[in-house]
This record gives sequence, structure tokens and C-alpha cells, in this order.
Amino acid sequence: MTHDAAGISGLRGLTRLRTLGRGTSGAVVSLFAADGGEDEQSLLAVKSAGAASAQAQLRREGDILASLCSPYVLPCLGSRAAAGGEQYQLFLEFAPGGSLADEVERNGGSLEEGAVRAYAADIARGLAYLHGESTVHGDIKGRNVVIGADGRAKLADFGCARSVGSAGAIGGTPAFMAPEVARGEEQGPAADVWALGCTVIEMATGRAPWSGVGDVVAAVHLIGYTDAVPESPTRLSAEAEDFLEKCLRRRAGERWTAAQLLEHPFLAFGGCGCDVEAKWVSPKSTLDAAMWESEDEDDATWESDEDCVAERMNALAASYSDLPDWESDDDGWMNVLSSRKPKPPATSCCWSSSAL
Ligand SMILES: Nc1ncnc2c1ncn2[C@@H]1O[C@H](COP(=O)(O)OP(=O)(O)OP(=O)(O)O)[C@@H](O)[C@H]1O
Repeated sequence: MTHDAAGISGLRGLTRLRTLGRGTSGAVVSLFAADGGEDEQSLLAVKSAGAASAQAQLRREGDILASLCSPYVLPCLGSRAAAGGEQYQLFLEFAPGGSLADEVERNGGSLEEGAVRAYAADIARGLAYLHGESTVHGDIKGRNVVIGADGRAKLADFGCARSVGSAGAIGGTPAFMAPEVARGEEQGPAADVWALGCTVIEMATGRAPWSGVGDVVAAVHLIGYTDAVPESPTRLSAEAEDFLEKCLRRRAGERWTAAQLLEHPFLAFGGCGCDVEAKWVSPKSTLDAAMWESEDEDDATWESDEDCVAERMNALAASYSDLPDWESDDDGWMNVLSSRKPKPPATSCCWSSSAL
């Protein structure tokens, strides 16, 4: 379904400025200057996919986003098929702060506890809203949370989202998977809460949980089939430790809900993301866009450089003997979407991927 929530059809022209990000889904997110006529210009993030499977996933993501409205969810302004059906595009509000993972990187590899609290509170607000709408995000992690012009963290990348209780695909990023997801049993709101706990660890340490485990299959086994929980960062307060304990309970039914977590002292007195001192200068218009000009020649062509998800998975399976580089920030862990229960991790290759 094509939607046009904020009148993207009224735009007179779009100028591509640079690539903002590439995900494992095969989609590319680019920054565009949009000409609305009468000297009105604004910046948009356009998520675009070429391969059929990536297009289908993007359409699904657009449909889910079209039904949501919260200051803590990245708004989708519209969607369309482009280039004679060769491309599908989602028009998203531009988040000038980039992803939370970018913010951690800009900050030297970890965030102070005050910032962790503030962003965690925003994520919990987004999750409380989402779960109230009977929707599960399914892939909460630093790379899938963006920082808006207002300084708030907003949930993004709804490629793994699903209705609560739906029998559809179970997926996500292995390091952030709750035990019940790693076992392929269920993916409900409690799985998002587990992933929120993992994201707090990521913000505090700059690393995804389980990064000390050298093998992704061993990690998935640890998550799904042992009593292990991710290690708490040592330098966090007792309140933070207690918060993590509430998020990272192995039994889904024993975890706190997102709404309950908002009452936890770790979040309740954490303010909101707006209070976090903005280190980022937000380019509000194309007048500021020179700072976005790409130096990368690859960025100049935006139609041809998308990989097919299936090809990527095949490549991963083929190079399965290579251990993932868990330290690298360059490669994302492959999102896994599977409607079937996974085989035991020791024989499954679809869990394989690289860091974060
Ligand atoms: N609206 C936005 N404003 C600014 N940057 C964005 C925006 N949307 C996405 N990005 C950047 O692009 C990256 C990839 O976006 P997104 O997560 O939606 O793609 P994806 O292909 O679904 O990724 P993956 O499946 O690997 O999680 C993000 O991590 C972020 O850095």
C-alpha cells in the first residue's frame, strides 16, 4: 500500500545529498532535500530497497509505521514505488542525531549514566506506546533507535515488527534476543523489554551483550538454553543494576513491562532525551546541507548498490567457518526472519552473522 500521510506527492523535487546508513535488510537510507515550493525546503530520510524481498519488507514496514503515531516513534511521511517499480521508498522524518550507536561512538565509546537513563526512558516510552497498540518492535538495539531534532530517542526500523500474538516470523538481532526468541518460541512485548536491557548495556559499554563470546552459535545457545544473563557493566549505579535485573529476567512472564519500567527509579528520575545536552548541530534546511555532501563516490549512485538479502545470507552461510568480528562496528548482525522454528543452534546457519 502506498501512503501519503504528509503529502509527499506535493513535493516539487528531491535532491539526494548523501547516504545515512545501510542495514542488513538490503535497504539504503539516504538524506534528501525536499522542495515543497515557495522557498520551502526540508530534509528527509528516504529508505529505499531494490530487491524484491527487501521491497516487500519495506512495504510491510511502511504499513506498520502508517498506523503508529508517537513522539517516540520515527514518523513515516509516506511511501511510493519508484523507478518503474525497481525501487520502493519510505519517506521518513530525518533524525539529525543519527542512531544511538552513532551517538555512543561520537561520545568515545560509551555514554554517561545520565544520558543512558534519558535515552532508555525515551525507548521505554516508545515501547509502552507500541505495546499498547498490540505491536512488538522485534529488533530494539542502538542502531535501530535514532535521535530526533528535539533530542529525543525514537524507535526506528520496524522491519521485524509484528502484531502481539501473531503467528508470523520470529526474528531480530542475535545479541539482543531474549531467551524465548533465541529458542524460536515466541516474540512478545517482553522480548522488546529484554532488548531494552541489552541496549542499556550497549549504551554504557559501547558493545552489544555477549561480545566476550567468540562464536555466535555459542552465544545463541547460551541465550536460549542456559541460565546465563548478559553481564551488567561494572560502573553503573545500583539503580541501573536493579533496572537491568527487571529487564533481563530469563522468563518472559517475570520481566517488568515497559509501562512498569517507566516507574522504576532508573527511568522515573532520568528526565527525557530532550534534557540531554545536544552535541549535534542539526541541519534544519538545505542551506546547511553542504556539511552532508558525500565524499564517497559510491554514495553518488543510489539505485544500483543494494545487495539482495538472500545473497547476503548465502554469503554468510558460505563463510560460516569464519568467526564473526564481534568488535567491529562496521557490520551489523544479520537480522533473521524465519517463520519456522529454528533448528538447534549448533546446526543452524541462519543465526550466523557479525557484530552488534
Ligand atoms: N530517519 C533517519 N534519520 C537519520 N538516519 C537514519 C534514519 N533512518 C535510518 N537512519 C540510519 O540508517 C541506518 C539503517 O537504517 P535502518 O535500521 O532503518 O535500516 P535497516 O536496513 O532496516 O537496518 P538493519 O536491518 O540492519 O537494522 C540506521 O542505523 C541509522 O544510522
